[in-house]
Amino acid sequence: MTTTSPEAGFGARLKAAHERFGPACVGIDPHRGLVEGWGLPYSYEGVERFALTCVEAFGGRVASVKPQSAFFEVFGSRGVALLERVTKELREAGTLVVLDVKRGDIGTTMTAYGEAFLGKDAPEPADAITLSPYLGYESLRPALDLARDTGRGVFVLALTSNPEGAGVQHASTPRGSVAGDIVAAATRDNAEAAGRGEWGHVGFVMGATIGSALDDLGLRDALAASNAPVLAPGFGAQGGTVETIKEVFGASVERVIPTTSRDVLKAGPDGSSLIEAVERTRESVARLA
Ligand SMILES: O=c1ccn([C@@H]2O[C@H](COP(=O)(O)O)[C@@H](O)[C@H]2O)c(=O)[nH]1
Repeated sequence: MTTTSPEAGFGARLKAAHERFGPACVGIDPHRGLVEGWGLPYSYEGVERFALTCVEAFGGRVASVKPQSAFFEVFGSRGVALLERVTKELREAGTLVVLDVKRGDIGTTMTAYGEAFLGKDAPEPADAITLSPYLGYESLRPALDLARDTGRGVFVLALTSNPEGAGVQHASTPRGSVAGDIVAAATRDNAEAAGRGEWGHVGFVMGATIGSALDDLGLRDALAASNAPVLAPGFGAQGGTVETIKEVFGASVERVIPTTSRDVLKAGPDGSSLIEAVERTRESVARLA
């Protein structure tokens, strides 16, 4: 089962998935506390059981799933192979995979990161990955262009959900703010898709917890004009709610993808409890779409 034709760009595929399933994204974050909380050993075998139970519960039930790469990388090559299996099985179930890898480096290295996760010959490509623009937005260019050319997407860290992020992201630049410069650059990259009436392939990570940052930085209109999907972590365990998401994003809320990990994952290990938690999350955010 696929949500749209593989030829469609990421923005079009994401929008179609939202129309079908609603905006909720669920994370797969097998960290020690959760894995042990499920009564599993914190070992490769425990994490494998945890992750595959999530695939079974989430696949085909939400528009997108966000595996957190770090929790798989802990287990070395076996963990990476497991992440590839998770990616493959979710995509086969018709669920978009947003791989949270937060890569960012100089151009030559970005080419390799792009090929690793978004390229047509990538071992197990994701539908989108998270990128860090803090070596400069343009340093991401190889991955940005590869995503566009392969019909995949990226989510660039703009206003992250953690309190420490503001010190860097709110900082002033000659044009306004660091976050504002990122929004402006991504808007240029999304212009072609906007012309086709599609969401762009360059999205932002903006936390559900950022409060009045968009107003403080004068970015509300810029975000509305960006045509960018917005991945919003911080929903659930970090305190973000449906109400705060509405308030934070205002007119841009229709492009917001609230993503939650612990709030759903704590319902395991029972598969049906996990599915109920996914359905509750889907219903709670349905009003945003
Ligand atoms: O600004 C950011 C960017 C990414 N994350 C990631 O999202 C999940 C959040 O997990 P919860 O359990 O729902 O808090 C996790 O993988 C983070 O690395 C983020 O929280 N904030």
